[in-house]
This record gives sequence, structure tokens and C-alpha cells, in this order.
Amino acid sequence: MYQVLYCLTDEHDWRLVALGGAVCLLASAAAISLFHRARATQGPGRLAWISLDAAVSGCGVWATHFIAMLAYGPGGAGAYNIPITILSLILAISITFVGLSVAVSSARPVWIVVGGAIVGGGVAAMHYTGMAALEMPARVDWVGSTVTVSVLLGAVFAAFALFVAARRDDLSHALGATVLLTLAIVAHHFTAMGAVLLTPDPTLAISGLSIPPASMSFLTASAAVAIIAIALVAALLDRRAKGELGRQQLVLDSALENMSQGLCMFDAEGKIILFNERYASMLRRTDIALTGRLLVDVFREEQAKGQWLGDADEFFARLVSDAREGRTTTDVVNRFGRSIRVVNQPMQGGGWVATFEDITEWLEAQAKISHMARHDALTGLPNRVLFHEQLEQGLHRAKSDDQLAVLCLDLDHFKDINDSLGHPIGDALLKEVGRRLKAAVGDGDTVARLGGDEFAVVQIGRSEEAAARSLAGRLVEVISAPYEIDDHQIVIGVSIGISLSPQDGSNPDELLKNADLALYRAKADGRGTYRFFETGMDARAQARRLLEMDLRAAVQRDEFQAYYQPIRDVASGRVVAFEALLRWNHPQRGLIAPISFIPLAEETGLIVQLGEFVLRSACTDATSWPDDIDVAVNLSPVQFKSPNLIASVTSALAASGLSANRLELEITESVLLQNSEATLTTLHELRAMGVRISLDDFGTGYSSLSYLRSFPFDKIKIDRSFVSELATREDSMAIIRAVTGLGRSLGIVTTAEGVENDAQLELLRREGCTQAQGYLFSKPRPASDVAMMLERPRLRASA
Ligand SMILES: Nc1nc2c(ncn2[C@@H]2O[C@@H]3COP(=O)(O)O[C@H]4[C@@H](O)[C@H](n5cnc6c(=O)[nH]c(N)nc65)O[C@@H]4COP(=O)(O)O[C@H]3[C@H]2O)c(=O)[nH]1
Repeated sequence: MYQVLYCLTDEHDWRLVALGGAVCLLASAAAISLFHRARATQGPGRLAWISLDAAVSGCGVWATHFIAMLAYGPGGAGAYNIPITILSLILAISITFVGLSVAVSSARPVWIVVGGAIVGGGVAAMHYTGMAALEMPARVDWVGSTVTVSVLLGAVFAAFALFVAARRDDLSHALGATVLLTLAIVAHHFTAMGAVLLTPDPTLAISGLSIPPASMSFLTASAAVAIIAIALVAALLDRRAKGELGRQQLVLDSALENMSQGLCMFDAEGKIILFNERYASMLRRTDIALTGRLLVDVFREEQAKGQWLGDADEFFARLVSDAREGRTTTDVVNRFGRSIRVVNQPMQGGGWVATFEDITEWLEAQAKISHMARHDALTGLPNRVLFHEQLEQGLHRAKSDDQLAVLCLDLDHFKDINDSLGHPIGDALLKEVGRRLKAAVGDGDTVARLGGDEFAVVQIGRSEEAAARSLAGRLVEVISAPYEIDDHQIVIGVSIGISLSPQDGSNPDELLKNADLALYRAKADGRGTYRFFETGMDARAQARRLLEMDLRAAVQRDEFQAYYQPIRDVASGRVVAFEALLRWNHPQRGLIAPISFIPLAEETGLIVQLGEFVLRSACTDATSWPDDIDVAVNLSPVQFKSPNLIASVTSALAASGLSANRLELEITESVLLQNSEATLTTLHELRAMGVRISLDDFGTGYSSLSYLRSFPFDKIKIDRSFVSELATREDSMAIIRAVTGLGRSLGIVTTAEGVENDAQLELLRREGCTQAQGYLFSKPRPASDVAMMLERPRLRASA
């Protein structure tokens, strides 16, 4: 130590020592700055920065050494061997290059320290090679222990310098690292100079291949200038790069923090390099240290708090191996009640970037959309789409001996309720029907609303037809029970069509089609009941379709004709009116009775056109009859739903010139079943015009008497079923007696329909029935036969 101090104070020129120190500091600053650049750069650019750094560091060490040697008094007498001097520069640069490469290539502190120590080794190699180049008339001996200390000092300070530099790329770390590197070079040099023992020996001559100290000073000055220039350029580049980097950092930071997604970047070992706030808040990791930590440690910490379930090590190992093998993975994880989609994307050179997106609302919206697409909004029941799927699954699941039944349901006259009571009541009724259906079916059965007032049920796994029958019976009963909705007592029936798998079909479409055909049959058979599909229904449906087409064409081709049947006064036997009855004059099939086409015309709405035709014909024909003979025309309930009824009656009367009081309009109870205000208003309007209103088919409905209270009818027509059984059934006689008595006391005319013989006529006369109509007098005949019917009281020949 003493020797080193002595060497420094007594053997050196301090001005030159200061110059050497300044060069060394400058070179160190440039070297550290370039070291940062090398670390921040990937790929081939990194090699360039390391090479430049090695050149600056090597030259810096070299220049520092020779400036310090100029300051060394004894050295002034000698010269420097040129090849060895050059070799010392080469060693300084190349060993420094190796050390820097090691330190830059790894993020692990141990390798940075090793790299730094190698740089220190380079400084020593340069120094001792440089000393070997010194030729002077003296023998140079070395104090071994001081040499070792000098090498260790250089290595330790240099290792420390790179360690500090690698910690962070900011001013304080850069300054600290610069000072440490300067110390490494200076401490090494002067300690090493303290190890020198010079023994004068005039026999040692200076070789021809040497350079005198003056020239050496020129060389070192040049090297110093070169270093300063390189350092300046490097500093400038570094500053620019940092400025650019800073700007990029700002952009990156604001992009990262404004992302709706969470982002976290990991190195190849699974250490967190970078993350944004969204990531920390999404995974509730705001209160734990993240940067620089291994992800698996974070998992373990969360595991300890009970926030992480599962095997943290196994999960972490999977992430690392996926990244290593370049696999992009997507997972949806549930954290804190939220669904988070995580995409792990491998990065070049190891590591991966994970993006985290909270898709809870998106998933909920998806689920809602898919629910809406497959359910009925009103009742919440599956809709046609889901029903189809469930039926398909049911067929798939059904074992060979299982039977599957499809029940198609249609509410009877639902439209009337909707029209008369309004849509909100109609909707409430549909909801209640849905609820009752769900409650009535079995656990494994499916109920769906197919649209409007159509519902469907799939019954799975019952082995007999009886199970479907019993379910259908139960459903008819349950649906038909009265409803109390908004103070309205509503009664509605249901018709059901049933198809069974496998016999009636093996796929959903076939089963639904056949259940529909059976439903049609249930409706045709009077509604409020169920029917099983039978082979042949399809053919009947086909026939019905043909009839419908035929009917439409017949309307166009004017194939209809009004026939007339006389109505006689029972007391006088005089014809008082004719009832107009429609006939279809089919070109191939001949005369067709209304029973074969009126129901279809009502279903298709064609009855409105046909009704208008009968009205016009009847009014026109009646104008040619005696004034005291009236004409009766049947009105269908469907015509009452048409807004044009009053207008068409008015126009038929106006066009024919028939007086309104000669026209009778016959309505059935089903018109009043609609019971809407509109129906009664229409009836009153017709009455106000002078037209008379008859209640047709009296006694066939459920509460005929109550209808007499709802409207003041002019005439009651007793249904022919009572007349035909007059002689055989006591109760028929009693009913006719009651009706005629009622008519008398209310001042309403009573007409008995279907009188076929004198006995019936006699009984009716005795009971005081006002009018009679039937085959006894005449069958319905064309208008041209009216005169004949007027003349001949009995005209039994068929029309
Ligand atoms: N067995 C038997 N039957 C008798 C006797 N006397 C009359 N009839 C039949 O009884 C039906 C009386 O007409 P309705 O009850 O109004 O019943 C009518 C009526 O509801 C409907 N209809 C006929 N023409 C029209 C029309 O222009 N418009 C509407 N909406 N319906 C009509 O078709 C139904 C059937 O009409 P039609 O076949 O002409 O049948 C007529 C008539 O031919 C008898 O002594 N014995």
C-alpha cells in the first residue's frame, strides 16, 4: 500500500495524472452509455453497439494507461515497443468485447457481474501487456501480491460498474456506473504501477521497433481525441435514441393505460416485465408487487389468500411451455364473478404477452340473444326453433320401444277474444294458457308456443298411445276451465292434434305436419277436443286444398245461385216469406249443398263475397214477388267481422229498390257468441234501417234463452232437430211449447224449421207456433219456381 502511495505521489506528474483521469472518466461515461444502448437493442444492432462499446472502452483504457505512463517519471527515459503496444490495444478491445457480450446477453445479475469482471480482466491484460512494451535501461520486477490486488480491484469495480448500469437506465445509475468503471481502470493502473520494482541496468538497450514517449504522447492524445469524438457521437446518439425512446415510451404508456383490455408481458422465465393498470385491477392485483416477479409467485400469494384455486405450478408450467413452443392459447377464466378471456401470445426470443378482456357482459348479451332467438317473448316458453331442436333431440334419445307424442294445440276462437276484449287481455290469456300447459305436462315433456294461439307439446318416453290420450284429455280440461283476467270471465276451448313416433313419422317436420292434420280434424269435428293422426287425413287435407282452389275459381266464374224455400203462416197457410239458400252449380259435380262449402268459405273469408251475392240476388228477386212476401237471408258470423256489412245491406236494398221491412236477416247464436259491442251495434243499426232480425237454429246452442235478452229479435227459428223429434220425444215437444209460449208473451214470431209431415204441422199449430218451413211445403227451389211455390201449397218434388 505504501509502495503504491509512494509511486503515486513521488513518481507521477499530477497534471498528466489528472488528464489521464479525465480521459478515463469520459471514456467510461461513453462506455456505460453504449452499454445501455446495447442492452436496449435486439438483433444485429446489439452486436454493433457492443462492438462500438468495446472499441471505446478499449481505447479509453489504452489512452488512460499511456497518459498515466507519461505522467510516470521513470518511464520518460524509455520507449515503447510498437508491436507489443498494438497488441495491448487489441487485447483491451477484444477482452472488453467478450465481457460486454456476456453482460448484455443475459438479464440475470450473475452473468452481468461475470461480464463486468471479464471487462476488468481486459483492463489488466492491456495494462500488463502495455508495461511489457516499455523498454528502458532498467530491469522491471513485480511485487506479486500487489499485482493480484490490482487485477482484483479492476475486476471487482468493473463488475460492480456493469451491475449498477444494468439495474436501470437513468442518470443516477449511469453516473454511478461511470464512476465505478473509472475507478476500476484508475485503481487497477495505479495499484499495478505500485507493484513495479525498477533496477537500473545500462546493458538493456532500446530496440529499433520502439516509439519514444514524445511520439507516444502524440498517439495517446490522438486516441484520447478519438475517444472523446466517439463518446460525443455516442452520447448524442444515445440522447436522441433516449428522446425517441422516451416519446415511444409515452405513446406506449398512454396506449397501455387507455386500453380496455388488460395487458401483461412476461419474459421467457415467466417474470412480469410490463403490465397496465387495467390488468392489475381486472385481476385484483393492485396491492401486490408485480414488476420483476415470477407469475408463479403471484399465483402462490393469491393461493395463500384463497383467491387462486388449482395447481399454480402446473398452470404456470403450461403457460411457459406454450410460450416456449410458440403456441397461442385462449382461455376464458372466471375471476371474482367475472368472465375474462385471456389470450397468451408468444413473443420472439421467449416470453409471451397476455391480453385480458372482461367478456362478462358480452357473454350475458350473447346468452340473452340466444335465449330470445329460441324463446317466445310473451310466455317465456320455447319457440318454434327451440321446439324443433328439442323434438329432434327427443327423437334421437328415444329408445326403440319408446313412444314420442307430438301434440299441436290451437285455442278455439281466440281471435274473437282478442278482437272483442283487446290485445292486452289476449296476451294475458296466452300467458295463462302457457302457464297451465306447463303445469299440466310431465317433467320430461316440453311445451312450446309456435306462434299466435298455437302451442305444442312433446311427450317423451311413454310406451302407450293411452298416455298421449290421457295427456290430451287433461289439457282440454285444464285449458277449458274459466279464466279471470282483469275482471273478465273468459272461457276458451282448445283443439288438439296428436301424432305419434315412430308410426306417424320419424322426423320433426313429418310429426308436426301430421299433428297439424289431426288438429284440423279436431277443429272440423267441432273443436274443444283432440284427434290422433290417421292415414288418409293427408288425402282429406289435399282434397280440402283442391276444394278451396275450386271455390275461389267458382266465385270468379259466377257459379253460385240463390234458391228459395217458402215459409208459411201456420194459421192461414199463406206463404209469408221465402228463405234464400245458396247453391253451387258446379260444372262437373252438379248442384252442391251449402254444408259442403260454407264452412270452408267461412274459413277462407270467401263467405263475405258469397254473402253479398246472396243479399243482392235475394233483394232483387223479392222485388218481383207480391209486396206482402218477405225474403230471409242467412248471415255468417264472419260477415259480422267485416266492416262492410251495413254498407252491403244498404247497397243491396238501394240497388234492388226493395223496402227494408221486407228483408229478414237470420243470424245464429255464434254471432252473439262474439258478443262484442260492435256486433250488437251492427244489429241495432240494421234494425234501425227497418230490417228484421231472426235468431236461427234456436235451441242448438248452450244458452239460447240468454241470447234473447241480449237483443230484441223479431223472430225465433226453432231448429229442425226439435221438429223432427216432435212425435217421438217428450222433451222436444216441451221445448217447442216453451219457445212458442215465450214468443207469444214477448211478441216474437216463432218459425218451425224442417216440417216434413202434417202431423208435425198439426202439433205446431196446436202449440201456437206462428210460421212453418219445410219439405212438407217445398224444398228450396230456384227463383224461377217462386210463382209455382206461391200457387201450390204442397210441392214436395225435390229441387
Ligand atoms: N232435412 C230437412 N231439411 C230441411 C227441411 N226444410 C229445410 N231444410 C234445410 O234446412 C236448412 C235451413 O237452413 P239453415 O238452418 O239456415 O241452414 C243453412 C244455413 O246455415 C247455411 N246456408 C245456406 N245458404 C246460406 C247463405 O246464403 N249464407 C249463409 N251464411 N249460410 C247459408 O247452410 C245451411 C244448410 O242449408 P241447406 O242445405 O240449404 O239446408 C236448408 C234447408 O234446405 C226439411 O223439411 N227437412
